[in-house]
Amino acid sequence: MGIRVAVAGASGYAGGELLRLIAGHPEFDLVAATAHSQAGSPVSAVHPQLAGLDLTLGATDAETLSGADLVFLALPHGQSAAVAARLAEGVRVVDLGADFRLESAEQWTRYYGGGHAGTWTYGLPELPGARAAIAGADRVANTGCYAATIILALAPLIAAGVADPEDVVVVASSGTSGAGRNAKVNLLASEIMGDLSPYKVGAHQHVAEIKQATGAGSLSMTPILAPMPRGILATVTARRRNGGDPREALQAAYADAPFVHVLPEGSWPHTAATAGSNSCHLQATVDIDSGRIIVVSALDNLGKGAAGQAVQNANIMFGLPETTGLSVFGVAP
Ligand SMILES: NC(=O)C1=CN([C@@H]2O[C@H](COP(=O)(O)OP(=O)(O)OC[C@H]3O[C@@H](n4cnc5c(N)ncnc54)[C@H](OP(=O)(O)O)[C@@H]3O)[C@@H](O)[C@H]2O)C=CC1
Ligand SMILES: CC(=O)N[C@@H](CCC(=O)OP(=O)(O)O)C(=O)O
Repeated sequence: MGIRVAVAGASGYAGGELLRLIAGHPEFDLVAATAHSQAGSPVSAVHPQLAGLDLTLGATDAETLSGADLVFLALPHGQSAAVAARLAEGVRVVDLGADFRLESAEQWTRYYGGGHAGTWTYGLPELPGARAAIAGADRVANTGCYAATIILALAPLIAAGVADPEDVVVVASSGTSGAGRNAKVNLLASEIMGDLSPYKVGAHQHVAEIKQATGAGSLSMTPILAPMPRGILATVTARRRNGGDPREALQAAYADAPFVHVLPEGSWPHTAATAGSNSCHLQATVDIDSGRIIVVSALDNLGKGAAGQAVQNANIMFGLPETTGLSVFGVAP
């Protein structure tokens, strides 16, 4: 028996991708998968892509999750704290939700409302010092999907003094799975196909997380819903500082990062190239007119933006090579 793993919220999009990755992981054995309204359904009835995975969704309670060494929580915001509190000490937990990402209770209330549950180790291994912190943690808060895309593009530029942290502008498009399977927004195919629509303009909840992780002081973000199932493409621009080279700063930061690729000069990221992988693709230049830095970043919101990142964090928590069970390469076309 390897590491015994349970997934809470397994009927959702992030949960389904976790099940797929766990099924192919050489050290993880899936012992339980839970749901809420769909508890009692076979996994393959809820996730047709997982036909052959012979397991029934249980209720999300301490009893169902009790046999696991590692629990992934893929629950709606506000649900993780109560479930985590009922897990035995020593059980490793990776929360894919937002509940434990922010250090500031004030920022939590501003963007999510209600009481702040607390702060866990932030699970973005590519940040300086993060691998050691994750390796020593029992509880890790996975990043938001836009947050991972944007932090990977921006953090090295601010750290290297190449980008002005007080002047950052982001426009980012996401596929519809980012909104979850029980999305409150209207995702009727007849309405989203052939359409690009901005939403949460000037008030996206990931801004607090991005500022916390990068040191950005002022950041404007405009999210756009794109008619595709998976993928995020973020264009991050910032005022350039000290004549620094943004591409060199990214290359230096990610020289040893197996999942972050600074593309060859002249190649720009495509979301489709990252689908099904745990990779993030980056490219950078300096605008020939404004002189601003431009970084384009792409990843799979369910991969490096959620389930893949969660498995990468869990690998580090258990002392495994961080790439175990994860694909560097996408499945395009
Ligand atoms: N989708 C994405 O790209 C990303 C998602 N995340 C985060 O991951 C988490 C899951 O997201 P996602 O998979 O998209 O969401 P989904 O809406 O697709 O799935 C939500 C899951 O939570 C269960 N659930 C719903 N209500 C409750 C409740 N009251 N108590 C316990 N379980 C409940 C659902 O069960 P049932 O279906 O049986 O009702 C389902 O299994 C969220 O916190 C989200 O923010 C993070 C990064 C990216
Ligand atoms: C397309 C779409 O609606 N995307 C969601 C992404 C949320 C997410 O996945 O991140 P959290 O875990 O922080 O909720 C949004 O923009 O709110």
